[in-house]
Amino acid sequence: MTEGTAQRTGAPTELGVAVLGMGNVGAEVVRIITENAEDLRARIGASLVLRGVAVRDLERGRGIDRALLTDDPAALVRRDDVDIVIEVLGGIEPPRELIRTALQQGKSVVTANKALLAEYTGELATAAAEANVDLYFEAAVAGAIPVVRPLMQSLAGDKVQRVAGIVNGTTNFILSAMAETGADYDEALAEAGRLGYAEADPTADVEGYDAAAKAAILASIAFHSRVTAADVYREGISSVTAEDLASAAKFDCTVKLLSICERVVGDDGRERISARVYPALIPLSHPLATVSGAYNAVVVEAVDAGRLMFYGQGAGGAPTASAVMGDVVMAARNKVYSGRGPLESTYASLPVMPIAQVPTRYYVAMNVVDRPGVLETIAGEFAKHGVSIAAVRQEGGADATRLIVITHRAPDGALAETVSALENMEAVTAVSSVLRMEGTHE
Ligand SMILES: NC(=O)C1=CN([C@@H]2O[C@H](COP(=O)(O)OP(=O)(O)OC[C@H]3O[C@@H](n4cnc5c(N)ncnc54)[C@H](O)[C@@H]3O)[C@@H](O)[C@H]2O)C=CC1
Ligand SMILES: N[C@@H](CC=O)C(=O)O
Ligand code: NA
Repeated sequence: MTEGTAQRTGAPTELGVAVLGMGNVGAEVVRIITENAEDLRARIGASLVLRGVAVRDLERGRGIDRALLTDDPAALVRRDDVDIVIEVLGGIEPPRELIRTALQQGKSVVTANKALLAEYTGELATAAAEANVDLYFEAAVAGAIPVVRPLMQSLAGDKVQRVAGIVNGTTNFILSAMAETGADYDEALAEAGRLGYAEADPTADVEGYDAAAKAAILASIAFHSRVTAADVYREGISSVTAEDLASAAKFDCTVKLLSICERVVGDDGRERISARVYPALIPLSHPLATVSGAYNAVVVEAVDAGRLMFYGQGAGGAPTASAVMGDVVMAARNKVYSGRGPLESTYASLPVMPIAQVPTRYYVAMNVVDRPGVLETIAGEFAKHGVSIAAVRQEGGADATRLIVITHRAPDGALAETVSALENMEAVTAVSSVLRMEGTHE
């Protein structure tokens, strides 16, 4: 069957599209709608017609018909001839209000806004369900990489156990540059901004908020529960140093900002969700270790499917616009053929496990006084907290010694208490770095 030939009687021959925001992503969305118009029409069975583009500055030249530009996104969303709204503004308000209005008025919405979804998917999905329209957000997690749709649709008959990986392009770009070329942290961050990877406020990237928002979205979908950003334990990369990367290399490891969502069984035998984001050492032999630059990768483990890996460009205007446009085609086809995409699924309602109970491994770097017996005293502190040591490396200095300890797996709370105790020991002059270690089974 040729796409578009089975159109129902009375189906629209054109669909009005409003684009909210013409930044890194919005500009590429507009370009694709314009350049690929013929192919999109054939795939959808109706033409996509750009009704307007909401921008802040009407005077700035943007290479499109100026009559399409408006600085009133609310009026654009309400237009009767708009069927699909693409929100690529970023931030919570006004996108939340604009999307809710669009949905209530029977328009389908495609958004790349993870910060918004990690907080308000519930209310927006309800508005979409009530109006029988679509809310699609593939671009919100890992840019171009199809991961939302595989989890929501392809794996809908399986039981997902774990979704873990690198879902922030900016931090991966910075860490890769620091590890591979010894680049300076601030320079690498500025370059990520220039390349269109970083958020408008890059604190969201470097402090892990963006990755945590994505983890909340992934955990909600994978485990059929509602997980918000506040449920995700979060640490960013701003305290990762060149020294950490160098000593990780000595353990045949590198450092990556990981987002980990998994089912864990509590002491009471009940299943819970652990959702967490932190920089961690992973072995150089681990598949995620070779993911560099703004590339992302997500590893999904499901009971029957086994292990699946998704890899590709996680940030940048064109890659993200590709994911947006995939959703636009889905939403448009649904308008033409009277279909609709999957509804939000939260029936399992699994609770979230606090980080203190989650088993993790630590890498602790500290400066210790150079004196006989210090190593034993420090090892004793780990033992006191029930934490066993997997490896120790001692690096000498004139009057101080740098000691690096890698532990076996223990409840995160016990590891954190051990670090607090170390900080108060007379033999330890400073705990200079605490990272977790993942990708091993010890
Ligand atoms: N850049 C990337 O690699 C990715 C971005 N995203 C998400 O896509 C969205 C857009 O990101 P970017 O295009 O990178 O951001 P951007 O900052 O480059 O673009 C946003 C544009 O919206 C405009 N804008 C903001 N508020 C407005 C308002 N009230 N009225 C009119 N215009 C307004 C800004 O002036 C700006 O031009 C964000 O939610 C972001 O998190 C998602 C995946 C990847
Ligand atoms: N700032 C984000 C953009 C994509 O989601 C990132 O760096 O990954
Ligand atoms: Na994606």
